[in-house]
Amino acid sequence: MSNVVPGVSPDAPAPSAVSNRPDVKRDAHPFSRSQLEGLMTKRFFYIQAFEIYGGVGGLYDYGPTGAALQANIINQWRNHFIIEEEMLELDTTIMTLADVLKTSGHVDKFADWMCKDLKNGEIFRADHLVEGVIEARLEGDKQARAKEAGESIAVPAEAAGGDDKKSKKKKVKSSAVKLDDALVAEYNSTLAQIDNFDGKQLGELIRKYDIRSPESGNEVSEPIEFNLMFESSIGPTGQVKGYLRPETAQGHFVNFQRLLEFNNGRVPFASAQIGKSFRNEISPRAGLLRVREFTMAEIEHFVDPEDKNHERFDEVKNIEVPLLAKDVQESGKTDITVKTIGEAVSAGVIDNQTLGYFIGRIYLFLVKIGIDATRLRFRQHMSNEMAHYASDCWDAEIHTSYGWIECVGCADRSAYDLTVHSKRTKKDLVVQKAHKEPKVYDAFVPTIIKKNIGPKFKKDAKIVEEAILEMDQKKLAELESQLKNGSAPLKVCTGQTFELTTDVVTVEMKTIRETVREFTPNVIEPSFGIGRIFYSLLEHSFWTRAEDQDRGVLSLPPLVAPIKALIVPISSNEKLAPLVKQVSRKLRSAGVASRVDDSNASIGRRYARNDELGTPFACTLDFASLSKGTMTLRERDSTAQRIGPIDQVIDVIRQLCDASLDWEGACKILPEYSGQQDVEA
Ligand SMILES: Nc1ncnc2c1ncn2[C@@H]1O[C@H](COP(=O)(O)OP(=O)(O)OP(=O)(O)O)[C@@H](O)[C@H]1O
Repeated sequence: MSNVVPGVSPDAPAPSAVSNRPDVKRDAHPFSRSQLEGLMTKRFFYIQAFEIYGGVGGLYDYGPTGAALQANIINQWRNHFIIEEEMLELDTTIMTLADVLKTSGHVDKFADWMCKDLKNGEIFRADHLVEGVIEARLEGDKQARAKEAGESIAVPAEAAGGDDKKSKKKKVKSSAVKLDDALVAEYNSTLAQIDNFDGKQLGELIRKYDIRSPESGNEVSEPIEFNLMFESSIGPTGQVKGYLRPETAQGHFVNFQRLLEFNNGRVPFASAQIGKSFRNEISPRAGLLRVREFTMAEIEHFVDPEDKNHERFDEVKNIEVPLLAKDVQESGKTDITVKTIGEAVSAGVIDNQTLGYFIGRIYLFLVKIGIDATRLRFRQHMSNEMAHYASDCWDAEIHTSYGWIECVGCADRSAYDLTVHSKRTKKDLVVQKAHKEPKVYDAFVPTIIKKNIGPKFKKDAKIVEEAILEMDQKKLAELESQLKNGSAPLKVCTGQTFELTTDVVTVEMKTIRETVREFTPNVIEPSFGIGRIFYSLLEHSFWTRAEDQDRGVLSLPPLVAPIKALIVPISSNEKLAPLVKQVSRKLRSAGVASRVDDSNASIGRRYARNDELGTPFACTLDFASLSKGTMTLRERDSTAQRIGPIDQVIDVIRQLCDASLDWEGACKILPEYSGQQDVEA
């Protein structure tokens, strides 16, 4: 199946986790970000770090509910990937040797483009500035056209981004100015390719469209590069330089040899790591979406470059995923095509089976933890956006009130990382694979005459030898014919040229009988930002009831909800206390995280407080519980109540929490609660 659907507009009303449940009465108002943020603070999900000192941009602390939710997401991640796929888990250091990050290219290239307000010195991330200003102009154009047509002008709701429309950029106010049609088309095409521009091109756009500092109206400087890594030194001498890692990936690569040995020398295999990473973002905004310290969960799947098929591909090939391919974006569009993963790989839209397999697994994971599948897409990197060594890269983007947000990157990094670390350390980071049948073929083979090469090239002998050994067949053929004519020039990595003669090297055509193939594995890397997934999940789960619009409900799936069940004694009568303890103990031994709320607040208030915390179930104990051994079970989203014997209700909750039963199924087991209860004795 393959059909085209338009990209979700940022103005579309945000559906919530309960939008297609007829038994749930939700408020008709659009999503309110400020209400969700208020709830996050009030219920201490997360808060800006060092709040009592005034806070620091891009740093956040998670409170008890947020920490539990994050831990549950990570737990699901661990089950879904590490356990399910038998991955090798690592826990490598955060403080990273500068040499490692120099080799990986981060010291030279891990940078964003920034520009400065030429008068007041305010700093902007260049691509976000261009994007923000253009979007504001397009919004102004929309308003002017609506006015001209006599239509009422829709005030952008928070669902459309509200006061800080996209995670990535500075707030820019729009004014109703009509633009030329051709300019509108040009602007839209620029936006579709915004991730594709380098510093020079961003500078050109700034000048071409007269983009200025949004608040002051001042001109801005040419974009310059700003490295995002936090620098440090290891030990007291200051001589060993280090950085806080900007990703966990390098920890996998520097341990590749040991991992391979652990896996009995065989590929494919995957290592996985969950841990903190640090990026000194130019302008952290939009809460958890762009921060300076965040948890990543990364997989490095090592695979034979000649065989990127995946043995479990059949399990995902029929999953339909919304794809935004690079050629669509490069033509200035954002249309999404829905294809099965099998179709996308066969058509070459997704480069190979392993990459397709992980796209499918990422999709299943995100939907399982509660991300709305209709607000999820996979966007392919455009040519300039992709690292030069990568052969294909797809981002899982989730739609939020800030627009589409990259939450997971899934890249085929080819053999780049292992090759550069191997070159730098002179360690063989390769796999040896036995051929089924020995391979016999003719090839040019160089022989280095050790006793002559040293005296001839002295301190440069090693570089010359390495350069000869790195030659491919084409270069060796050329060398052989040049040597026949007397001598051959050899250019080495330092830029120097040396004269080779047959007293230092000879080249002969030989018959090779190869029993083993040696290769550097390619790496497919799914890289998850847990904070971005966490925040998107909160937005997708948040809604308010038709009858109480001031209080929010978080419809977190039981699988990840911080607390699964609330135990509510109907009154503070001490006769209920032993039963409360007993139910609490039973839930604990069934593996269900629960809390008791025996406060004096009305039962309705106690339920509402827990709706805000995302607790999916409440167990209410009344006097019938004492006399008949029954307990009522309230479901958060519908507020429906069912009743049954205590042990049966606990068993139903256990099944609801491990997703082996849904609420519909629970209703078939437990009858409806009639509202009658024994009066207080
Ligand atoms: N500053 C950040 N704050 C929170 N999460 C982040 C941040 N930077 C990256 N991530 C997360 O880490 C994942 C992998 O990192 P990657 O290097 O691919 O991101 P990126 O392409 O640099 O992101 P962006 O373009 O948004 O800066 C991202 O998909 C995202 O979920």
